[in-house]
Amino acid sequence: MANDSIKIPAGGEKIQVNGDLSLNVPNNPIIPYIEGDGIGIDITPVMCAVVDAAVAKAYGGSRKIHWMEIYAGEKSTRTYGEDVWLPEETLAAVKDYVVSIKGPLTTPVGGGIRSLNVTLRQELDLYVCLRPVRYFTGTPSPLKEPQHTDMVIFRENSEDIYAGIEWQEGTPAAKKVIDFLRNEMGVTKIRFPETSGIGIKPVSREGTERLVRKAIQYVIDNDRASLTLVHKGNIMKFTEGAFKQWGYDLAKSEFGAEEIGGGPWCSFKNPKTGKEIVVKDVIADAFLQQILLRPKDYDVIATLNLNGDYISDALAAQVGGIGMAPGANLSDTVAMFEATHGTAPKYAGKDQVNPSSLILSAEMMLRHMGWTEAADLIIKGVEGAIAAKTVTYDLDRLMDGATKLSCSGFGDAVIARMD
Ligand SMILES: NC(=O)C1=CN([C@@H]2O[C@H](COP(=O)(O)OP(=O)(O)OC[C@H]3O[C@@H](n4cnc5c(N)ncnc54)[C@H](OP(=O)(O)O)[C@@H]3O)[C@@H](O)[C@H]2O)C=CC1
Ligand SMILES: O=C(O)CCC(=O)C(=O)O
Ligand SMILES: [Mg+2]
Repeated sequence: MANDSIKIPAGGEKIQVNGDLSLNVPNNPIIPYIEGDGIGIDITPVMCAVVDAAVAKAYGGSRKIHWMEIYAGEKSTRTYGEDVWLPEETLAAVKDYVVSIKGPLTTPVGGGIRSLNVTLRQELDLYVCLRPVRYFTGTPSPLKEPQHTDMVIFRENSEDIYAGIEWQEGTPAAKKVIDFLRNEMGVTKIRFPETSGIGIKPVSREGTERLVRKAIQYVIDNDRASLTLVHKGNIMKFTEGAFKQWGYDLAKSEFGAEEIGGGPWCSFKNPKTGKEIVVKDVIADAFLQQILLRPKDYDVIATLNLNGDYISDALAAQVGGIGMAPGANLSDTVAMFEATHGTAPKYAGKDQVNPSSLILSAEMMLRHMGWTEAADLIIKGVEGAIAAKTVTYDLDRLMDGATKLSCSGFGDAVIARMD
């Protein structure tokens, strides 16, 4: 099939990136979207309807998004041909149109294709995975005081064991790597060399610095109190341990941070407010218990790719679950918004799941575009629907006296509560 399945909507214009990396957003931007596999078919149309309603209400017709469908995953194979999971023109559109949003995409476990989500992030060098975690009043939570969970995760999105550099057990390639490690590198610790698969964990100074730089800038711009570097550097010294050290070094060299006491924690004054910003670190396993027991101590988090994956679902659970967890993948120019959760295949097509994570990802997108009035209306709508106890199954099953809505019904409730 021809490589031209994308239909450019008439009447829309591209968002452009200015020389200083700010955005030039027309009143009629074209926004590419990937519907997504599994529950993508349920949540994506609801997200578009909520965004359209918020934009119409905020700007009375003077601004309007022109949605442009682009393809990846199973829908791409149906559109472009059997083996085409991520067409070139999809990658080109995400890059050219600067701001986009996607539903979840399926990745088989074990064999099969590599993650399309990870491929998109790597191909476009979307090196920040930004996942804010906040509490909406009335949401059921396993915590006594869920309102104290208010963190923003900066997850490194391009390297780590997540880069997918690995060799399957029993293959000549795995044998070659194991032989190299044993014979040329003097490695004696591979317990079962004949039957091991091998994975490689690259973590670079550059990759760490650009992530931590963005995280600290976020702390400054958003008047937050601290940045915590989360790592397992006691065990993986030259990858996760280096991440911690490079993070502290950057805070000192670029933001003027100075050690508190004998270090390693350090602090500096926010140049915009004069308030003190603390840069600290915590080992990842301890962090996972601290966020449950002392969530108030943590604010903005910078961490490696795999830790960030685990932490974002764990933190989401504290504020209602991954049905409520939004996110963005960012480079210095391109932004692709997506929910934290996956395709939840058992619910696909049932109009049942919570669309909030994708709706709140769109809210982040509108704020990124500078359309704050529309973004505020989405927050108002979600807050209103939850406060009225009109929720989807995931929240309903943990709440007393709630009204259970379908996925699309919840979208309607959010729109109704924008008034
Ligand atoms: N960025 C992406 O596109 C991502 C893709 N994936 C992919 O998704 C597929 C499925 O992964 P899986 O591990 O099952 O994880 P999922 O996140 O898809 O689902 C796990 C569980 O989370 C709950 N859940 C997820 N989304 C929602 C929602 N919108 N509303 C309410 N509850 C929700 C459901 O819980 P319950 O059963 O309790 O109702 C669901 O069974 C895999 O192929 C995986 O690789 C995974 C993560 C991210
Ligand atoms: O790509 C995938 O299938 C999973 C990705 C994921 O879990 C995430 O990015 O949070
Ligand atoms: Mg995940």
